[in-house]
Amino acid sequence: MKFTKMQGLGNNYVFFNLLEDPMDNIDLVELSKQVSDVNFGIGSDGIILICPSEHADFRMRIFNKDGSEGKNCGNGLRCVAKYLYDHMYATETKFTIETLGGDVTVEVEPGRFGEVKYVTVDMGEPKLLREMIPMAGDPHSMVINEPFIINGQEFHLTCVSMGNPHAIIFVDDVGQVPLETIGPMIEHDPLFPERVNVGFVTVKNRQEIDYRVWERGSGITMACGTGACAAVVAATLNNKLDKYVPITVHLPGGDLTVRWDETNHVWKKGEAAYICHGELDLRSGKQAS
Ligand SMILES: N[C@@H](CCC[C@H](N)C(=O)O)C(=O)O
Repeated sequence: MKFTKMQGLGNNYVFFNLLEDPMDNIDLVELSKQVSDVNFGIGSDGIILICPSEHADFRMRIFNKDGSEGKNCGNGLRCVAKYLYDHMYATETKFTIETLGGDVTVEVEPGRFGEVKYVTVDMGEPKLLREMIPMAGDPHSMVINEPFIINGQEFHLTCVSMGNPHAIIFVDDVGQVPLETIGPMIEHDPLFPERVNVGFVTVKNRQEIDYRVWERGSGITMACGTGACAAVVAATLNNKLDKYVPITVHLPGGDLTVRWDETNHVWKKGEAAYICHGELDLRSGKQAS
């Protein structure tokens, strides 16, 4: 099977092009687990499928490292947009991509030699009600700076769905957070029936934040695009950021610019890049699980 490995701010996925080969009869859950495994596979945060769509220009599906299917992937979308334009499947610089979390519009910026470096994505409207995240409790209420105790420790959660569910917590220094222990505890808390991505945010000033994430299904990653958008929405709701202006989000893998605009849409701009192209021997992943 031919593949392309790409990354957006170090959030790396193995991409399969299903526009010409539908890859029927493949167990995608097992494929994602095998491919993501660094010893028996390629090593990645998951896999992404580039597919035809019945109503949008293209469709994207994302599977996390543990084989679970995500509803959206902000960093993956920029990579998919770059791939589609560079490989001439997309002929315009602006086009639509269907995801399980809804349709999004992407706009690519081709550089001097025609290859795309930057991509802007209209990620749509954030969803704030518990029933939309989803979260236990009154389905029509929002969760903004709500106390939450886990393992004897108190946190304050602000919850936002950008297609994917995100719990955002403000701290003095994201660098000091023991993500590998606290992340999975919150991800699997019964408050979140579909689990949750867990993000920690330090506000640097009214237009700049630091953000680290524990991703549902993949663990610690260098960046999360939907998470960066959720972090900006959460910080704005808590009156920690200026409204409607571009916010710089510093992630371990690099920076993203995010803007929550007057029409309630969240925009995200950042880079996308190739790592390698190759052919996968499915038999090599047999021992991984
Ligand atoms: N890394 C992604 C999000 C991938 C899916 C997520 N782990 C989920 O299952 O909700 C991004 O850049 O948004």
